[in-house]
Amino acid sequence: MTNRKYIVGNWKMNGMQAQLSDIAAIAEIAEQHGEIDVAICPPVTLIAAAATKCPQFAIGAQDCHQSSSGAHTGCVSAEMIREAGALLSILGHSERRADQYETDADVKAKAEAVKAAGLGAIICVGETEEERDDGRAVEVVCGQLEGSFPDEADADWLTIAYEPVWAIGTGRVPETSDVKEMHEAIRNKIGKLMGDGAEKVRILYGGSMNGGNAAELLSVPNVDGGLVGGSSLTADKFGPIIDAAAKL
Ligand SMILES: O=C[C@H](O)COP(=O)(O)O
Repeated sequence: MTNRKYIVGNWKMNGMQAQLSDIAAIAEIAEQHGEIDVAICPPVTLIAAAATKCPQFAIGAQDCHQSSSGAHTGCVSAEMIREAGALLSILGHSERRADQYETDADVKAKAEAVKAAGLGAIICVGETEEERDDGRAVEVVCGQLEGSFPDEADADWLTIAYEPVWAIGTGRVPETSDVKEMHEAIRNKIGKLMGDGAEKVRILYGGSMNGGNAAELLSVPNVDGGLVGGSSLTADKFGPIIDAAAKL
């Protein structure tokens, strides 16, 4: 079975009001490709404006808190991002796991909060270069997946993103055979964690995906889409990735 491709742009800490026109241009390209799903996750400051400007297009958040309200200075809840217009949230990105000391348990709690709010979740997992060099990549990624995996998972709202930390923003991409091995391992692990329906959970690849390598990466078995950083910031760069996915 082949899942519908899903291409998600993670703008990280990039984007001011002036860049709303880029989101509108990306939304226009996405609209021409109804056979795939496309979303952009801008900084939280742009969610409401982007959702208002592009009401037919999926806007997401890059994180949210596991509690619905309370004394958590600087945080936003799943309900808050939903009210702002988000339809999904990225969770457990390696930059947050590293910078904010997010644990697997935190990511799992956030995923369950996101589900309760009626949003989609993209849970990120990935090994460091040292872990890969030690031959522990699959073990580490499957361990993260197990620890972060929500109870009552369902493909309707849950997506997994495999992002080797050493490939993020570096221009380095794993060998196709390594991507294949890891996505197959993730698929099998999801099967053990949730049983029926595991084959429908989409598994995205992330890390230096661009218009030149997208077709090859997206053709790997069990790669159901991409989580794209730098190359999602403009329609010029993101458009070719959307086009490549739509052709598969
Ligand atoms: O969430 C996106 C990833 O971290 C990939 O970023 P990148 O495409 O800039 O390597």
